Amino acid sequence: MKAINPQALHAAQERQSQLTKPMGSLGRLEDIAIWFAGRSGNAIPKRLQAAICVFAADHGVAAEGVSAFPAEVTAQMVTNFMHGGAAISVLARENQISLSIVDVGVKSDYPTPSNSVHGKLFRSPVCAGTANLRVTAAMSEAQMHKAWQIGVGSAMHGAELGKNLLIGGEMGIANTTSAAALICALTDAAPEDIVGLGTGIQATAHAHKIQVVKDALQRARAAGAVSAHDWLREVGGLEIAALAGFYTAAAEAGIPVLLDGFITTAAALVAVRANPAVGDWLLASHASQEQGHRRALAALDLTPVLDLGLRLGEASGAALALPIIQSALTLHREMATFTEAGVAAGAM
Ligand SMILES: O=C(O)c1ccc[n+]([C@@H]2O[C@H](COP(=O)([O-])O)[C@@H](O)[C@H]2O)c1
Ligand SMILES: Cc1cc2nc[nH]c2cc1C
Repeated sequence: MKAINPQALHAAQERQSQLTKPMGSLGRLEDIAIWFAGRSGNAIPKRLQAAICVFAADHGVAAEGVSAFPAEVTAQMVTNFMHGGAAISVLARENQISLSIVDVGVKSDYPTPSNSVHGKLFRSPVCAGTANLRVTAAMSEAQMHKAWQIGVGSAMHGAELGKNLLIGGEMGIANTTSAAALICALTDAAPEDIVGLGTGIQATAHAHKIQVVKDALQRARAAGAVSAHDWLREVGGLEIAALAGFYTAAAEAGIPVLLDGFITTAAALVAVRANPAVGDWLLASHASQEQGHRRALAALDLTPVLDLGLRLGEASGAALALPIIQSALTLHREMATFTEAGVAAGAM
């Protein structure tokens, strides 16, 4: 794992104290610039060239009625991504971020799109969605490994293209059930505090979703789940395994990662529990409306940049935070120092 560069970090801190503003007046933006300096090994980090990979997959637990939408929507949204009509399609265009959609296990059939200008589709399903995690392991060890490696490959592809920020997103009906189960298992939180409304379920379905998560945790514990990998196999998802591999490979390549919402944070938790050094490479874009997201972020010691009441996924929150993060770096790079501008520095 690449280490943080303390010299670059300190030099960036020093530069922040010399720029023409009262120290601390740019708040979190100052911390973000210093954070990137430490990771890039450069006191004045370059402009960010970001890539988004949205991993899509289905979940057997959808059969339990834990989502407000039918499982077919996962495949339908993949088509929507390729036609440029999804929120992330719009935000990727707006902010000029490259967009890849990776099918790691979409169950329903969908047409292979003609050459899309909105994104690239990588069709590599491991299987037709996971099994119902309430009654059996979501994945086999081999399926989990395959999905993880697809994520690794996506991050390595980003590295080859010279990307210096990697953003993972997801699409998968019922994946907030899987993510909630993982967060409970890896933080010892109670399902009542973590299970949320996902796409917008009603109170009765919410009570049932809590019970589904409780049953899954009990089943997996009885099956001997201990490690982060065990939990991922038992109650995770194919897109969550791909995201965990994506984050781990990004960290290993020394490329910072910008998290999205609830599900991507659950995947990051798996990656960090499996290899704590991954945590140094993660930034949180936003606090999702999904109950339990703030707790999951706190377990990773992350503070979100935005708090807009989002609960969409698809990497939309990360795409929205990117211009602010980019501005933090541009300010750090382009502002004049007190000496350069002939402005009197205040007492420190
Ligand atoms: O990222 C989030 O914070 C988030 C919160 C709630 C829902 N989602 C999205 O909604 C889908 C999962 O919701 P559900 O109700 O089907 O479990 C999945 O496609 C996610 O991208 C995403
Ligand atoms: C329409 C729709 C779009 C989504 N994008 C991410 N998750 C989603 C879930 C639904 C239901």
